[in-house]
Amino acid sequence: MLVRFQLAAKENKLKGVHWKFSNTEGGAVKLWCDCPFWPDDGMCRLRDCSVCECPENEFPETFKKPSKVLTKEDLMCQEENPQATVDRTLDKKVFKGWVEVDNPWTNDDETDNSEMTYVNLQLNPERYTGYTGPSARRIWDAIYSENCPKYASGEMCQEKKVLYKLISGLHASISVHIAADYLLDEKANQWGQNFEILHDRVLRYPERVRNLYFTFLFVLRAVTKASDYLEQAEYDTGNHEDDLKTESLLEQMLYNPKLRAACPLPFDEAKLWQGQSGPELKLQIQKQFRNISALMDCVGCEKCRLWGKLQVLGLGTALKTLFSAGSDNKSSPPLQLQRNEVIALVNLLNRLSESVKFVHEMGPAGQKMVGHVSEPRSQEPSLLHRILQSVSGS
Ligand SMILES: Cc1cc2nc3c(=O)[nH]c(=O)nc-3n(C[C@H](O)[C@H](O)[C@H](O)COP(=O)(O)OP(=O)(O)OC[C@H]3O[C@@H](n4cnc5c(N)ncnc54)[C@H](O)[C@@H]3O)c2cc1C
Repeated sequence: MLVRFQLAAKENKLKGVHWKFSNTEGGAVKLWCDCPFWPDDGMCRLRDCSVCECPENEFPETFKKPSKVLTKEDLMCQEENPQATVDRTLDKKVFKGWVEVDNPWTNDDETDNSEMTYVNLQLNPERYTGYTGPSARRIWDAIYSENCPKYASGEMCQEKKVLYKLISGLHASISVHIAADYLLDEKANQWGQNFEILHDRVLRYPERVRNLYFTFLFVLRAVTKASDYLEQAEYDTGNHEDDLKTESLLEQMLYNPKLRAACPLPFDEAKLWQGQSGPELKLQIQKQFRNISALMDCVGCEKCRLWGKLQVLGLGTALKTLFSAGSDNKSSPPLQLQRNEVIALVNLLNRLSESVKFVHEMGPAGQKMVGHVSEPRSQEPSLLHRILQSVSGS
């Protein structure tokens, strides 16, 4: 599948980038917009930091001319006054074509299709790029200090904790991918695993490991909640074989009996926003997440921005799926996703599951290699253990 993002900074004359995944992906991402908070401080140290675009002839025709995209106006009626809308559905058809509706949780205007280009994600793996120092630190500092401060130990409000845990979990996942695919010897261009980084940035903080698991389960819940939609969505790139494979893989993932049995409800979203201040709190957290999404335009390394924007859009899609659409509350609109959002969601789940797998498999070995005693097993959520075991069949 393909996703499209705006990636390019003005200097690079690259205004938009579509990302191309093997097939469950197809949409758009703005990857290189101007940072709204401070002047661009591009800090790519390595060549690996830059993104290679797909040539024009690799864009699927169906993506160039979406045939039946629903516009904002088409959905306005349902969103503004759902009671007045005649339900014309005759069956359980929940996918009604790709939509072009802005996601309230993210900063980009997803309906702006201008100057986009495609990127093949498989040619641009998420890994060590050399992006480090004050530039990278400034982004994380701005995210944590201004938009999702760590909750106080006595904080009872689950909603406030959720945002911090999601971001910390994503941050841990990014660190895991850096450690899993690290440039060990620049001269020899030798890549491999760096257990010291895995330990120093993630494993020695059990809370970060827990947050990684939390974020994985949260996104897994969004994907399972959107099962009907994802199953019915059109995965059409013009490559019939790829499209069929995508449909089959998605189905296997969505209806995996072992996964369903091990984890029937990975996260219970119904427990949130219940108090009197629920709606107000939701708007506040939505605003904070939009700010985080805007901060992705300030990431000074192209490849990190590509993956940062993709994964933040994936999280925004999970938040929208769980909290803004198709919920039991009849006033919320039915779930409608953009192609990009589906791509981002599925790829985020892939990134998180790879991180969890790496931590699960390499954690104890890595701890030993850097001379530390392993964290006791009890630190890891047993639920996750069961999921991993059931999925891997062990
Ligand atoms: C959006 C984004 C994407 C990036 N993608 C890549 C990439 O693909 N490849 C690459 O090589 N680099 C990437 N980077 C840079 C990378 O994340 C680090 O910033 C960089 O490697 C420097 O690491 P550090 O050890 O200084 O700590 P950082 O990871 O920069 O962390 C900064 C501070 O945040 C706190 N912190 C760290 N982890 C967590 C956590 N899980 N939960 C809560 N708090 C935490 C700690 O106080 C830490 O000192 C990315 C940065 C950003 C902002």
